[in-house]
Amino acid sequence: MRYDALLWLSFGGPEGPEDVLPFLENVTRGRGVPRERLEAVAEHYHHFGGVSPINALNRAAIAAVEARLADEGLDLPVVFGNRNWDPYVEDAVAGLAASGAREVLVFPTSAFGGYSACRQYDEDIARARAACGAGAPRLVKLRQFFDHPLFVASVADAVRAAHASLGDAPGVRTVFTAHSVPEAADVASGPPDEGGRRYSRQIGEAARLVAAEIGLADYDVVWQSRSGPPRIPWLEPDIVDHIDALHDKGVPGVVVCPIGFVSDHLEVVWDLDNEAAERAAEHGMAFARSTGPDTDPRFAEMVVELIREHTDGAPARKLSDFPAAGCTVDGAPCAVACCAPQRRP
Ligand SMILES: CC1=C(CCC(=O)O)c2cc3nc(cc4[nH]c(cc5[nH]c(cc1n2)c(C)c5CCC(=O)O)c(CCC(=O)O)c4C)C(CCC(=O)O)=C3C
Ligand SMILES: [Fe+2]
Repeated sequence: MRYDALLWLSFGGPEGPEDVLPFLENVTRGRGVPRERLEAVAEHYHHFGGVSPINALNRAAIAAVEARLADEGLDLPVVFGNRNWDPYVEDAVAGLAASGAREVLVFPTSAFGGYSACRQYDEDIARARAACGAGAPRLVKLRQFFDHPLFVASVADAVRAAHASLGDAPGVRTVFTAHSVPEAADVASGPPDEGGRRYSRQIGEAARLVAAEIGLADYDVVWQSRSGPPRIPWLEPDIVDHIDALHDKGVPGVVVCPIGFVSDHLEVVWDLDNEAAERAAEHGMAFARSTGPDTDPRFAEMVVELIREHTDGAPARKLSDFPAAGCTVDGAPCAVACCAPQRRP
């Protein structure tokens, strides 16, 4: 099949202090996030001058993919579009239509299934096509890549490097983290006949694959950045509470790997490098955080491999038994009621 472009579909982030509140309003519209939480999160952004690292990281990752595409002689322009901030996905799709693109591949910057990690990007695709109207290109989303060998290898090397930065000290625990989601959203993730919890099970599987690659006997999987009201259960334990628990057990230090994200965006640099690191320091524990895979050349290599599954019928390289999901056309869900959105309070 011949494709006209790649749409790089991401979350988006503010680029200055005046962007912070409108950005947060975009993210949380209709989602029942308490006002106090929004104000607290706004402060996190203001610590960094109101600029999230996420857009610059995406631009750098796009440049790496463009270079790789050129090296391999693949003529596929890359266009950047976000859910929550400029450049918006609606504008990106309108621009593609205006330039005559008919068939477009979409790379979502999330490796996992689940509503927030997969299906919400489908909704973005459908919304952008609807806004574009009759001339909208066909949008084919690339599959989930949490078990791709290049993703696993690059995360594993980043975890090794973090341990090395602590002198490979004995007893330092490896702790994988991902964005917490409401319990109900996790239960509803995956197709109904799979038994639920596809999101947390895929996070667990990715952590297992990375640990196996490094030869780690012990590790934990925990959660971060929860935002709902306290009465609604979310995936636990939280990374900061977990550091307390490890300290109580006499663990001398932690390497934290944010396996649920591809880049070192604000929830990584604030919630981990600040809050989690501070808690570890209070306990006198060593702390290091592994860097995200998107700055590793193997990430661009992986994206091009995912593209080649479509352009050349290349085999899908994957290390887990999960079906290769996430690849759908024009924002369709992977299956009927897959990762169904939950009603919000
Ligand atoms: C699973 C998941 C991913 C991973 C998949 C993926 O990467 O897409 C992710 C990524 C991200 N989440 C991000 C930021 C935010 N997420 C929020 C809120 C929420 N996230 C949720 C889940 C996830 N989020 C959920 C269930 C909520 C509750 C409200 C809702 O159901 O929608 C809020 C609201 C305020 C608050 O934190 O309460 C913010 C600001 C940023 C950008 C950071 C930057 O600016 O650098 C990124 C990459
Ligand atoms: Fe989020």
